[in-house]
Amino acid sequence: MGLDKLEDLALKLFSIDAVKFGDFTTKTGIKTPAYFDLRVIVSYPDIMELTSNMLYDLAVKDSQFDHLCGVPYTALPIATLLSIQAKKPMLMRRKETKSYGTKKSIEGHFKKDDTCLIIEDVITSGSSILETVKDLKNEGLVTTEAAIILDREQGGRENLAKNGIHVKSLFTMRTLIEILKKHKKITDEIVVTVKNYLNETKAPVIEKLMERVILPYEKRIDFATNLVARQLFNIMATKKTNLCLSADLTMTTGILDLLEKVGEHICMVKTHIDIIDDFRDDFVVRLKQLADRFNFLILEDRKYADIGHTVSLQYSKGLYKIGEWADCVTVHSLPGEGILKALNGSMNCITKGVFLLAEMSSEGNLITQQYKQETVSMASKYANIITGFVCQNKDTFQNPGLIQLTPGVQLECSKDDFGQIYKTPEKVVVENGADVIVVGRGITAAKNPEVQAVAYKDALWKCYIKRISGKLE
Ligand SMILES: O=c1ccn([C@@H]2O[C@H](COP(=O)(O)O)[C@@H](O)[C@H]2O)c(=O)[nH]1
Repeated sequence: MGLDKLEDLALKLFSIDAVKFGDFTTKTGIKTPAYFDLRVIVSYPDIMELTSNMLYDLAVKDSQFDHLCGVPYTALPIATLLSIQAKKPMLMRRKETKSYGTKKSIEGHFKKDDTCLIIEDVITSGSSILETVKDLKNEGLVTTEAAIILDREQGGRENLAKNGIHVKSLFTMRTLIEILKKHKKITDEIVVTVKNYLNETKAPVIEKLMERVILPYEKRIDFATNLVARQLFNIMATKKTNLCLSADLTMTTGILDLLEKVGEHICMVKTHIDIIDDFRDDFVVRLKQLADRFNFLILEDRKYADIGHTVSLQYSKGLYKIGEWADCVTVHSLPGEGILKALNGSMNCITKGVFLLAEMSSEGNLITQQYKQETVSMASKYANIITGFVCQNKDTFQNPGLIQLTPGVQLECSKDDFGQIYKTPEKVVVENGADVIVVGRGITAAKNPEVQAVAYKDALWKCYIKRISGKLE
């Protein structure tokens, strides 16, 4: 490809502010002296055409593939232009699986083992491409190549290569700044700053900065697909509490009175609706009023574990009609993914969520390493309804958009008479990566539950601050 054309495109991208230099913070909280916003090119048809012509020459015209797929959303218009130019059919990946109709994550006609070329605007770690590749793979499609506009040179190319995907890019960050320097669009000082930045932010550093356990809750909102997860991150960040009260009391007045006292200190209440002796419909009305007043969510710890059809009935019908009032529910992965498929169909996926049990706090439970890993991978197909995992360890999952809900917590390490194992706030939050911490009898059985709730809230928040302050600048 002629350098003139590349230079022309670089200068045009610079002129429309698709490429900027200064002090920026990315949505993941990483500081950067260079910022690329290629979304703006949709306003410039000539630049869109130039970009797609150049990608066509670089990576499309001589490649063998059956389909093109743009990574949502910025790359979609470019992928469309390339599809027309190459006369190759396009596939579209839905970021969120539809809750109605066919529920496909990949739209378009294809056959098993068809090959697909990925189109993307910018790569940093390569994670967006990998998400798209995973969905394509789940549908039986094969991906080995990606054509991109800009490689930020921060580990994405290597990461994708490890996953069998060869990247062809129009620019790297270094080639782009060299062109802009040559044409006196940026100063030598900017060039040095960007090069130093690239040397300092090699892949492992970037990966570290995006690590779930050191990102603050507010920075994780943008990673979350499920709305309940987004709400929960937001509530925790604003109320400065990661305490979930497990209100395991058997009389409705006991639960409501307790929530009147501790509502302001919690981000979520966890219920076991089937242990309540005097359940009446107005209980859930009052529960929801308290949740609105104090801004906390409601998790019904139902631990569904039946076939999908039965679970969809248990969720929406019967005495408790859980789906009508609980923001989220707990679900076992034991019966297989039919349970998630059914809930995906019967839940309002826009406003509801699922915590999938990947580990338990009880002594002698039968969950194995393989069970845990398969649970996490099962969840990835239902990202729109998965709020997070009930688990005990930080390495159970990596995605910063999901929430680790950890029960089995008291101020001192101990056990109850039936195998419940309690760990301390320090252990579960700092060492084991808990995001939302479930405390039941530690509060409900205390002489003064309100005072004890504040003690837990303060201890847990202190541990969270300690954990994220290990963050690299
Ligand atoms: O692995 C698990 C999953 C769920 N739970 C539930 O959390 C609370 C814990 O109550 P404590 O009084 O703090 O022990 C309870 O409702 C369990 O059903 C769990 O403990 N472990």
